[in-house]
Amino acid sequence: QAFFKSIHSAAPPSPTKRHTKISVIGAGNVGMAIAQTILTQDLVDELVLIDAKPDKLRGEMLDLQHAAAFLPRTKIHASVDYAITVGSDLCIVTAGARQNPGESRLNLLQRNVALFKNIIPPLARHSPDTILMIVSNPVDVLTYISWKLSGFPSNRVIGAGTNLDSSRFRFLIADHLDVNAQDVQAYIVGEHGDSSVALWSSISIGGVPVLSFLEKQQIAYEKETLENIHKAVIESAYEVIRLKGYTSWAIGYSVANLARSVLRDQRKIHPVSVLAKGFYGIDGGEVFLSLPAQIGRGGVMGVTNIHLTDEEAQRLRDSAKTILEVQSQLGL
Ligand SMILES: O=C1N[C@](c2ccsc2)(c2cccc(Nc3ccc(F)cc3)n2)CC(O)=C1Sc1ccccc1Cl
Repeated sequence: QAFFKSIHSAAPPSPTKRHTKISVIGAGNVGMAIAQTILTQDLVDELVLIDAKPDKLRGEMLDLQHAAAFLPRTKIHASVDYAITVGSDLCIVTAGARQNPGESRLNLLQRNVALFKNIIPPLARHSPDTILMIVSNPVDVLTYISWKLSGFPSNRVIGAGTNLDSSRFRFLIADHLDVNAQDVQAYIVGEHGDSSVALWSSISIGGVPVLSFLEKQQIAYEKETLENIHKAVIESAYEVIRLKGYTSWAIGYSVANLARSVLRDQRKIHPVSVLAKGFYGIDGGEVFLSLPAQIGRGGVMGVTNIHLTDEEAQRLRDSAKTILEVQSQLGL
């Protein structure tokens, strides 16, 4: 007989809350760290995993399902068939060819473009209203590729961009000043990775601009102290790769934080890769670069016109030029 006896004969309440769903494409170290963090943060009713390797995929699904007794209830499904992504509120793409030793970035990019031609169209077909969030590298170019392949409006195609760079930057500043990283507001913008741009004037601790914070705290600083922290952001990425071979936890938390802003319509401001054409004199073509953007249920709700020094704006324009040259060689 029924497992539970109902205590009254009334019809079950009609489900008022819409069923929410996130699909994660790529069940590698990054994809699984994102999936695990989404589960612990109770962000959705349903989590779907897609990968090309059926055994690895089923293994990860089962392993996550077995944690159900310790997690908020979330349906977890996995398949090599994109049909199960139907109706996703958010599709997070972490799939990507691994860079072979000595492989040029352009060659890696061309392999990833070929992969994306098989990933993005089916996602867009099964979830025509979804938000696409691209994590795979090189993230700025692959976000542009995804925008082109999906045919979506640019506000619904977001690259993880310098969100991870900025979270490492905030950690290092907080560690240097012995404050909580959540009280450090600091943005790294532009091209993700080696050529990113740290915005000094935007740094504030508990609302106090860093330059006056340092003076008040009599913490001796020179401009290169802040430059050194930006350099440490880049070096730490290489150090993690050298020591453990990949990155997972920081990217996992940073992308799950972006997912929360979308699913919970937080309208929080994150440095993410957006269509940057028209900002700061970037007008050589359609290019995605990270700028502080307001993220909500509709994707990019707006881009802040944060103050940039002439040098910072010039570095963004230089990155845009480099990326446009790479994109022109892709024949899309
Ligand atoms: O933390 C990372 N790890 C990666 C990584 C993860 C697994 S294998 C390599 C990393 C680390 C170091 C360099 C690097 N370069 C790279 C450039 C273009 C590509 F298409 C792929 C990788 N990538 C991928 C990546 O983007 C990051 S963030 C990062 C990278 C370089 C400088 C600053 C930051 Cl904040």
